[in-house]
Amino acid sequence: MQQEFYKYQGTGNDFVMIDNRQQKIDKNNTKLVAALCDRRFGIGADGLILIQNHEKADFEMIYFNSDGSQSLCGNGGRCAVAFARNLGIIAKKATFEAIDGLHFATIEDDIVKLQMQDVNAVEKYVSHVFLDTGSPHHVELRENIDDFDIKAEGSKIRYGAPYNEAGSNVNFVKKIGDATFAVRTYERGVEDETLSCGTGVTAVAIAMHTLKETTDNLITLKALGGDLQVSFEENNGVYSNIWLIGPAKLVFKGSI
Ligand SMILES: N[C@@H](CCC[C@H](N)C(=O)O)C(=O)O
Repeated sequence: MQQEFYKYQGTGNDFVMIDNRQQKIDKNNTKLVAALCDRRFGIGADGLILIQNHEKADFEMIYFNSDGSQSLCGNGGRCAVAFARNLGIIAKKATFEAIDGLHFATIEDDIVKLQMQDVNAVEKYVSHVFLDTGSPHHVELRENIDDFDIKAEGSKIRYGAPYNEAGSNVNFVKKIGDATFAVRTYERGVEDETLSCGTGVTAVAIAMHTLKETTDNLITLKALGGDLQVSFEENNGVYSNIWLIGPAKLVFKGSI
């Protein structure tokens, strides 16, 4: 069987995208997902996204990490909106269902603004902050993130207590301005550093606000693959109206 696919990237976080409205791909076939994402034997990507029909929303996004596990992907969500526009499913606005519920988004040129779920709990520890922005994120301020073995340090934290087998994504952060932070992320399910992580930079923006490293509500996050912005409102420690903003682009189209 020939399968058409599209490759998208959002600040260097790259995804195989498949229009699965005819349900030709079995969403439980995680071996196929891992094979397609393999960078040597497959197409190569950090994750794979199926776009499916949905009863009430414009579409459903099913996201898989490159190992076949599932979670919410912020950059993947932004790329799914760009892909849905390319398929003619949406024009400038979208609602879609993901693993953590309904999302609203807008798209203008290549810039996608994706609304994230509210964050009600931010756990502060001596060395780090932990929060869930649709995916779990450990956030740690470090001075030396430019010259640093992210894979080695990140995997120690990801597999260590208290996260253990279920794991967490791990973000190392350096403050570079009042509302600007550099971020490098080790991603669970890819089990390596990626060039950018959307739920990760969202977690970093909220964590930095909680730690009073910034008083701004519009934060610029500098990932290896480019800049993203996160805006939010905060009331008594509850974060709402959270938006992840940045580019989402088609790289190429093919069939396998
Ligand atoms: N790259 C993603 C995050 C994908 C999910 C994550 N690896 C997990 O399993 O928790 C993003 O842009 O948010």
